[in-house]
Amino acid sequence: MAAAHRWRSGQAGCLRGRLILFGICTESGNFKTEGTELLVETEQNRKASLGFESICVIGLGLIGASFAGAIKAADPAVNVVGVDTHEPTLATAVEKGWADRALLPADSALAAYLADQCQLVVIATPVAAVDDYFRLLADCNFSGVVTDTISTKAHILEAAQLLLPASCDFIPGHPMAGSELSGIAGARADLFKGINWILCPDSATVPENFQHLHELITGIEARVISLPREEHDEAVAIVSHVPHMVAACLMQLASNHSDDSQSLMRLAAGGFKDTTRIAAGSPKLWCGIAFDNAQALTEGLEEMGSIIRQFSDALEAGDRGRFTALLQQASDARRSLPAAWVPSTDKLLEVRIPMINRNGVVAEVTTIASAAGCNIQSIEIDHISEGNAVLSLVLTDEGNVGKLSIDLINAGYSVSFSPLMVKEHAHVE
Ligand SMILES: NC(=O)C1=CN([C@@H]2O[C@H](COP(=O)(O)OP(=O)(O)OC[C@H]3O[C@@H](n4cnc5c(N)ncnc54)[C@H](O)[C@@H]3O)[C@@H](O)[C@H]2O)C=CC1
Ligand SMILES: O=C(O)C(=O)Cc1ccc(O)cc1
Repeated sequence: MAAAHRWRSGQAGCLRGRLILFGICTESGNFKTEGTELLVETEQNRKASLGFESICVIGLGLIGASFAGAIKAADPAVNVVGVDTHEPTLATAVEKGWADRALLPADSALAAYLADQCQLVVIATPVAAVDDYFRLLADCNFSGVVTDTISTKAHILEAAQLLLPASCDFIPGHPMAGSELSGIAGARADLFKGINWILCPDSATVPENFQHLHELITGIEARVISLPREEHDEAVAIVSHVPHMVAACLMQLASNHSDDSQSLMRLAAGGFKDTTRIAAGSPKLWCGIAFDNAQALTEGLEEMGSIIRQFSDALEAGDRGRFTALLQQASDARRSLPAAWVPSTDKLLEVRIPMINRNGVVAEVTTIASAAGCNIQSIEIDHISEGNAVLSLVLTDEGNVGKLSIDLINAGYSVSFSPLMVKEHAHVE
């Protein structure tokens, strides 16, 4: 019954997710499952198919242009306005069909658009540009959702606190994907397919806004991981920022030993290339990232230095056992990295959680789910009566559902789990 209600209510992001999982969308826009034909409420779904109808992407470089392109590829009807300081970039974005309109930051049309039409602002510039846009959003009394793609959260969180008006809902974001390329020339509309996209909701996040942003990100086929915003920078220092600096060190080392004819570099095999690809990234961008995450990065680099010393100490001591153990630890850890998961279409689980008299349920629950390794395919909020709603999550067959259940109960939630059957989706009144 609940499922049937949701089809009618036109929660199209969820619908879209399920179209991919369960059925075939025919050319006429109808959805077929097991002989039953579901009439898709085209206009209603089109309006909200990616959670937002009108999106402003600020910074049309590698990440911003790829995001704009991904949105247009997923739903060309979503209105995308791009903003950049580089005029040829603006022209390219429009030429490629990744932005309907492209504006310079000082264009008065931008302020008008933000004030009247825009529902979501995505900041995809280097961190140094953030303050100006937060001031502009404040000047326009922007009252929509603001997110970002910036690799560090220290500065942007401080700036949001100081500069953003209370009418905005700021939900920090960070796609854990990219490349060593820079600018719109390196952008690809499929860059985010299958990748993890961090979102950092908190107790002030409006549940429906998070739901819409989740729809947008899953709509471009990325997977959302919720992470407390105060944990973000330390976590990414270990898996992204220290590795970048280590790749830069490897290239420094090789360059120090290479002559003009590059004869040493020609000996480099695949392993060297794999471990150093990211070192080709923009020094300016990475310097900004490093200085915005200086403390965690310094600690990570010091730890890295002591790990390197463990190898050289074992060598110096002639301790083969210790040396092998260090390599074994690394090899085991690398082999147990999670492989790309192909979710099973017949093993979905619905989790229903009452949201009565408690702020921050969406942030808390999605963070608990992400920490248990569970992947939330879709989110819905069923409003039962005023002030009384149920949060309903559809999980794919990943992660530790036992841990999820225990952690939710320990956090004081009353939770019900039920397997979601394909047949349920064919039931529409
Ligand atoms: N490069 C990567 O692999 C990843 C980068 N990020 C983050 O995403 C953000 C963007 O990075 P990229 O796209 O790689 O950089 P990029 O250098 O490719 O693009 C940045 C774009 O922002 C524009 N820009 C600079 N200042 C501006 C301003 N004041 N107003 C409007 N536009 C401005 C530039 O002209 C350029 O088009 C950064 O904060 C970065 O930390 C996040 C994930 C991956
Ligand atoms: O190119 C790669 O493999 C990356 O790891 C890209 C990347 C760069 C910066 C980020 O904040 C996140 C991801």
